[in-house]
Amino acid sequence: MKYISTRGNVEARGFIETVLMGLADDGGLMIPEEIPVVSAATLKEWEALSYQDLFLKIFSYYTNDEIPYEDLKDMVAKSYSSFRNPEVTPVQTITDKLHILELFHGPTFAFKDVALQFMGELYSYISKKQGEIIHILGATSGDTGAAAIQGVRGKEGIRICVLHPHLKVSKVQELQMTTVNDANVLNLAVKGNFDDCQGVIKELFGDLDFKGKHHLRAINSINFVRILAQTVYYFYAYLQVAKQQKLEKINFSIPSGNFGNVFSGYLAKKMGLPINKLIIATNENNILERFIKTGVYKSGDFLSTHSPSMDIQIASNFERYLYYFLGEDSQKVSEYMKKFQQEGQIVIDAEDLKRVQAEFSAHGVKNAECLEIIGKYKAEHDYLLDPHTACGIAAYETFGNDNEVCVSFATAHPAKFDEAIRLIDIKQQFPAEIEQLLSLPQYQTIVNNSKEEIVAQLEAFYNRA
Ligand SMILES: Cc1ncc(COP(=O)(O)O)c(C=O)c1O
Ligand SMILES: N[C@@H](CCOP(=O)(O)O)C(=O)O
Repeated sequence: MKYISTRGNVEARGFIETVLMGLADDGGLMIPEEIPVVSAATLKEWEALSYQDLFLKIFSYYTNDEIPYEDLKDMVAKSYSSFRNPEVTPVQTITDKLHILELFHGPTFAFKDVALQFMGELYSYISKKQGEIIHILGATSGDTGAAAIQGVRGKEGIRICVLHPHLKVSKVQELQMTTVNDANVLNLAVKGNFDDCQGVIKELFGDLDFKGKHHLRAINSINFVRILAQTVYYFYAYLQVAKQQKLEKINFSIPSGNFGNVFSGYLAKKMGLPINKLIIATNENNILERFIKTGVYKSGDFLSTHSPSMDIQIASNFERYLYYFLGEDSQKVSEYMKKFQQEGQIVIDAEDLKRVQAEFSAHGVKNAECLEIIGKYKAEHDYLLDPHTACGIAAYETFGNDNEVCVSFATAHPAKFDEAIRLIDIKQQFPAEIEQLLSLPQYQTIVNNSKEEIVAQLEAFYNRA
């Protein structure tokens, strides 16, 4: 398996080189040259597998034996040994039509742990085996940063700098990142929003001299391995539900921001998983909803909502979808992305929009609806949703019908977002791991939304002896 860029100007690479490259050197995103297809018979055989074994089966299509099987197995075992549930991502059945896939049983209580625990192991492996210098640079709206820091803290040969929007993440998210005082961790709190943070890191990854000089590596979903690791739980969820009930096709409802999680589902579908609709749930930052409904991809004004991790206006992985939507024509992708940069929008015609709508539905959830759904599920099912998960459920309720089975993703634990939960007078007990953060000192450097200031901080950090 080789990997290529959505923009077509990078020579095809192997798996490890693709991981190290992160953002493609031509500014695009790396994708597999060909997507392997899993037969229905193989899928049936996979029903009996544990999460870890399923992960190994799926990754074996993609790693080209660049990592010996026993080494990969060891990494996978270590990655998921830190999860509080032996199933890693257990399915909770709410009704025979609605299942919730709980993705928050990892160390930082959000779905990002599923991929980032593995990525931490993988980077550590590559650093030791190949003597690679791993200087991670990431942007976060709260969860990726916390999970990435947990994934690599204290690991030899790795340094990590994470940019988060100052005071625009939840208190628990901030504490999870900034109470870490390890020498290999730098937290920059940027006076701006997530799009600003992501914009700066994309610019720095795009500066090939800077990227090469500092050995910059990515942990965001711009890195294909993040996407692939997230694909595993689509298969896992389907297989768990298929064991319980007769299933032909399944829908997934996905709280969305950067489009990484949805794209993982799109990849799973292309690999042969019988997915009917991918339901995109956004909050009031609804660029994706507007695209699915109108065919216009154009960012709007940034809004702070009850689901801050989804406060994203420019959905990074949209470019990966665009590549397939445009018939795998990288020249066209480059033209569309150039247009987006210059004119601020991409517009598709009515015929093309029908193709999009055949695969996706979308619902933008307003703050009031989000809280209403949290209250409703607590009262009716005694299940406490976090505000991101609530967006997914609200979208399911909008599109669900009696003939279709849906798995809705629980992307975070409610304790991470108590600010919203408190608004509807629900008192929750924090898990001990979160409770103990409340009394710890914090370490972060507040910077202006200025590339120069951020670069100065990075130079000092990566050059430190
Ligand atoms: C809790 C939570 N839910 C949903 C999302 C959206 O996922 P994606 O960015 O992959 O669309 C995020 C952030 O990415 C998140 O942290
Ligand atoms: N919501 C994310 C934003 C970054 O997304 P990623 O999937 O590209 O890492 C976060 O929590 O940081």
